[in-house]
Amino acid sequence: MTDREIELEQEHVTGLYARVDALRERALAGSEDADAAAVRRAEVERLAAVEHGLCFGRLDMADGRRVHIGRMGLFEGDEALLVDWRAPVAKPFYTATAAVPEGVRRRRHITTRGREVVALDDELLGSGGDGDVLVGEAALLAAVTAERTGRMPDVVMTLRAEQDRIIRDENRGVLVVQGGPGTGKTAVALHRVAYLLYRHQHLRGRGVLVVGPSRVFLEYIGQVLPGLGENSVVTSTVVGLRPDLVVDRVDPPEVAEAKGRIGMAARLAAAVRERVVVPDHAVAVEFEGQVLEVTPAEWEAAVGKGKASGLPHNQGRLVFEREVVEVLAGRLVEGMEGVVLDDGGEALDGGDADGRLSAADLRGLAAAGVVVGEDLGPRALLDEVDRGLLRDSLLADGGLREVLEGVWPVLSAAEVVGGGGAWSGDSGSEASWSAADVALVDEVEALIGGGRVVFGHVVVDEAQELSAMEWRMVMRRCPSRFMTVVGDLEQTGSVSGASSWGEVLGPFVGKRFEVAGLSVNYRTPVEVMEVAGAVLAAHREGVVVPRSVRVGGEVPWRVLVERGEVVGWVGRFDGAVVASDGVVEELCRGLPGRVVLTAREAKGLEFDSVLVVDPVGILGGRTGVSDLYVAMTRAVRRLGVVCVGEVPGELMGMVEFGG
Ligand SMILES: Nc1ncnc2c1ncn2[C@@H]1O[C@H](COP(=O)(O)OP(=O)(O)OP(=O)(O)O)[C@@H](O)[C@H]1O
Repeated sequence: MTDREIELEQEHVTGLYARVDALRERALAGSEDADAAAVRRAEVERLAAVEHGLCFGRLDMADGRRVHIGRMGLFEGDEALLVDWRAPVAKPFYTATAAVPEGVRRRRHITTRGREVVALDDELLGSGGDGDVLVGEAALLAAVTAERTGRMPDVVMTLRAEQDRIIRDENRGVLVVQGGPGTGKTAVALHRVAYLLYRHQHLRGRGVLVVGPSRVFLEYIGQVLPGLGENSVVTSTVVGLRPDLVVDRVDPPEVAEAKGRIGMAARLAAAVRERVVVPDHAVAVEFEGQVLEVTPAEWEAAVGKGKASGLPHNQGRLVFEREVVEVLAGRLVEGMEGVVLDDGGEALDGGDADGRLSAADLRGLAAAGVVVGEDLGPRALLDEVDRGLLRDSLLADGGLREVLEGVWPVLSAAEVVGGGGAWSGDSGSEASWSAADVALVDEVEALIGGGRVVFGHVVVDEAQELSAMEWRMVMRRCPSRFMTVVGDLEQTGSVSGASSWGEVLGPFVGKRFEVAGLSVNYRTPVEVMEVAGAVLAAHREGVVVPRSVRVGGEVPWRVLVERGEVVGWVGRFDGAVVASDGVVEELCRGLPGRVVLTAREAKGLEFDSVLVVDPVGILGGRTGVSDLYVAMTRAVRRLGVVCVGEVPGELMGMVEFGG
């Protein structure tokens, strides 16, 4: 690439940054109105976030047009100085090939450091070549071999065609992104969110939620969307969707699994239903010195009305209590009318054939100043207003409320899940929950009518980990079922996790979901993939691991040590440690300041160097094979395995340390 070309590109890029600076000045100079100030602050933040790599590409079209592509659109009047990567014109930047050039003559990757253009990388497509050398994949290789910073980078500069297709997929239902480790599933899902927010402006108002497996993971991916100019996406773990619940207990695996099963939904529904008990005898209610009776048939009818309303339990209770109050109010009115009759000894003028007064009669009497009953005082009217007042005072009556509570209690989710203990075998207290309890409490909350925030689009990452009950919890927050579900069934590490997408999604969307596959691994070098793949292959037939773009990493090694030597051995090497449950605490204590994780905690993360410790222990867990596969595929560059006491058969093929 000639220096002159870089100079010309620099001129354009300098002009773009000047434009961004002008926009920032304008945002800073707005009015002092509080709402407007918040909008301006967000705009300033957005402009700061797109600073790095603002412009990263250029398309020279066969028809002579030239389009610069970057993190946001920038205009001078009608002229687009920079086109947002999400705009339709930018699409060929990711998908054009020599075979199908999509009208592109030249695709240029522009590398900047700060505001300075440092490299250009051109590919000539179609027939319009001008003799420049083809460099092609350089930008991608630079990106995948770059030193990791501990935060996931965005990959908007080097998205691959198979990834771009998923990002721009127009499916408005559930889109499943399935792919092996390191294929960019997480990256793709996050870029898809940015794309959807750009394409479907209404989503900005409805909100987008990204659900991930752990707080560490959410922290790790936290910079991707802001870097793409999107600051308003909510990220959470499943448990974090209920910040009101304190999770401080750990269930044994078999208990967690039982709590996650779909059968829990029916059991919880039954538990709520069974809290409504129709009395099989007449119940006396005292009100203002009178004893009123509600018969079993009347209870039955009132409960029936409550249930037939189809409302959640606590709202249904309102229908039920209205019905009971209606019965009692009727009874009271009857009594009052009886008083009028008794006073006269016989039916007064204008009464009905059965001796009762019509409403019109009563109004007439009231107008004439007739007193209806002594303890109710002078009655002007016994019309709807009076009945209404009567109903209200019945509803507010402590005695009656107690009776109603006995038949159809107002429930709290905590009391239903924590109090019963039927599902967990323990007696749980309201203030202390396990992770698996959270989905149960949320389920009951839905049954009894608690409110929840819903979103216009929901991304579920590491989706193979969710239990059936957790899926219900997530689905409740996405009534539109507009979702991106990301996962790898080979990596299922939760005892309640998924074994088939149809099984997982069927109950919510039937067959109406699409699966898109990713096949190329951008993280793990070939050498690591080979030994990790052998672990899977030893247990599952026909396993295909993704093809790695990176070759020439260091050869992964294994070493056999005694139990007592583990901490010492691990201490000799750099890198993140992924260890079995059996040794993880000892390593944490023995190696302060080191990253030490279980396989479950390492989900979705990556590190330049990884040491897997105690593979036999990891394999011994309930999802051991997947766990070991996940642990080994976290490595970007180097992998070492420290075997404790024994080398598992699955790793026999690995090279011995120093050998
Ligand atoms: N097109 C790309 N260009 C450059 N880097 C990429 C590209 N796609 C993915 N990567 C990088 O590959 C690594 C793996 O991506 P990501 O974490 O999204 O994979 P994943 O499929 O979610 O992995 P896993 O299932 O193992 O957690 C990341 O460092 C990501 O930045």
